[in-house]
Amino acid sequence: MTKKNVNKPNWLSLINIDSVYSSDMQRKAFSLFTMIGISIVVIAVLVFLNYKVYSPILTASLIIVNITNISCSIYFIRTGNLQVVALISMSIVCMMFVALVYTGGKDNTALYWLMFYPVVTFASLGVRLGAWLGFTLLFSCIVILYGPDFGQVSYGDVEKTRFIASFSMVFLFSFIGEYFRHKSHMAIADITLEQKQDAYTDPLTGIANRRFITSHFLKLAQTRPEQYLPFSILLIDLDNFKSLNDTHGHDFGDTVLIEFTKLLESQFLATALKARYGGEEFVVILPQVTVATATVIANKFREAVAGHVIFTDDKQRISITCSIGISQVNKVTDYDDSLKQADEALYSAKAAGRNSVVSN
Ligand SMILES: Nc1nc2c(ncn2[C@@H]2O[C@H](COP(=O)(O)OP(=O)(O)OP(=O)(O)O)[C@@H](O)[C@H]2O)c(=O)[nH]1
Repeated sequence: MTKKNVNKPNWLSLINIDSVYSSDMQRKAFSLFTMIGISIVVIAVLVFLNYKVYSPILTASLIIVNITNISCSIYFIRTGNLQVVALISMSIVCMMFVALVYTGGKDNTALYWLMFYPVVTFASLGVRLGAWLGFTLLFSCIVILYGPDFGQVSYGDVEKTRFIASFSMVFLFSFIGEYFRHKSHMAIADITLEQKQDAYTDPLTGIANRRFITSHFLKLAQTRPEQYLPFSILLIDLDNFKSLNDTHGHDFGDTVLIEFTKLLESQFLATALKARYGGEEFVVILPQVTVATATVIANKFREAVAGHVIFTDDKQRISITCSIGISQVNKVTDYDDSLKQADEALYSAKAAGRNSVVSN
C-alpha cells in the first residue's frame, strides 16, 4: 500500500517529544547548578579567609556574585526559567573573573580559576551564547594582560602566553563539542518526532490512526480536560464498501477512502480530530461538543457524503453513503464504554437501513 498523504497535518502538532527536550534541560541545569553550588562554597571560603588580603573591589564583587547566584537559584526554583538564570549567572561569573584577573587574586593566581568557564558556559547556555560569553572573557583577559596600564596587576610573560593558549584551547574544544552535540541532539529529536508521527499516522489516508487516539489523545485530554471535555465520538462506517470493492476493484476502494478522508477534513472544523479506526471505519472526536450538537453536525456530514460524486477511471459516477453512531464522553476513563455505546448506535444505524445517524 503506497503512502498517499492528503491531509493538512494539524493534528500532528499535538504530538510532542517533551521527554527528549527535558533530558537536555536536565543536563544544562545539572552543569549550571553544579557550578553555582561549587562557586557559592568556594567564594564564601575565599572571602572568609582572605578578605584582609583581597582588594575591596575584589571582595565586593565576590560577595555580589554569591548573592546573585543564590537569587538565581531561588528564581529558577520558582519559575523553572533556566535560560535566564544561566545567562545572568554566567554573565556575573564572567564579570567576576574579569575583576579577578584585573586584581590578580591571592598571590596573582587569578588565571588558574578561569579554565572551567568555557566548559560550563557552553554546557548551560548552548553554542551561541556560550561563544559570546567565552569570547568576551577571553578578549577582556587579552586586554588586561597585554593592554595599556590602567591599574591592573602584571603577570609574567610565560604565564600570560600559556594562559591565553590553554584558555583558547579549552574554549575551542568546548565550542566544537557543544556544536556537534547540539547538532546530533537535534537530528535525534527530529528522527524521534518523525517516528512518533509515523506510528500515529494511517499510511493510506494520512490522517491519525487508532493508536493516536488511544495512546496519545486520551492522555492529552486527561491532562487538559478544560480544553477537550466533554467530547462527542462519531463512529463512521462506509455503507456496502465490500460490494464497491468487489465491483470496482480494491484500488478504487482505496481512492474512495482517500476521497472520504478529504470530505472529513473539509466538512469538520480543524479542531475536530479525525482518525481512521481500521478498514472503512473512521472516528471523529468533537471536543467540547455535546451529543445533541454532534447529532446535527453528523447529519450535515452524512448529507455531504451522500451528495458527493466520485468518478471511476472509466468515468462512471459513484455515490457513497455512510452510517454514524454517536456517544458523549464526560470523563476520559469512560472512553471505552462510550465507544461501545457509539458502536451500538452505529449498529442500529446500519440496521435502520444505512445512510443514517443514531446517537446513544
Ligand atoms: N480498498 C480497501 N478495502 C478495504 C480496506 N480495508 C478494509 N477494506 C474492505 O472493506 C470491506 C468491509 O466490508 P464489510 O465489513 O462487510 O462492510 P460493508 O460491505 O461496508 O457493509 P456494511 O458496513 O454493513 O455497510 C471489506 O471488503 C474489506 O476488505 C482498505 O484499506 N482498502
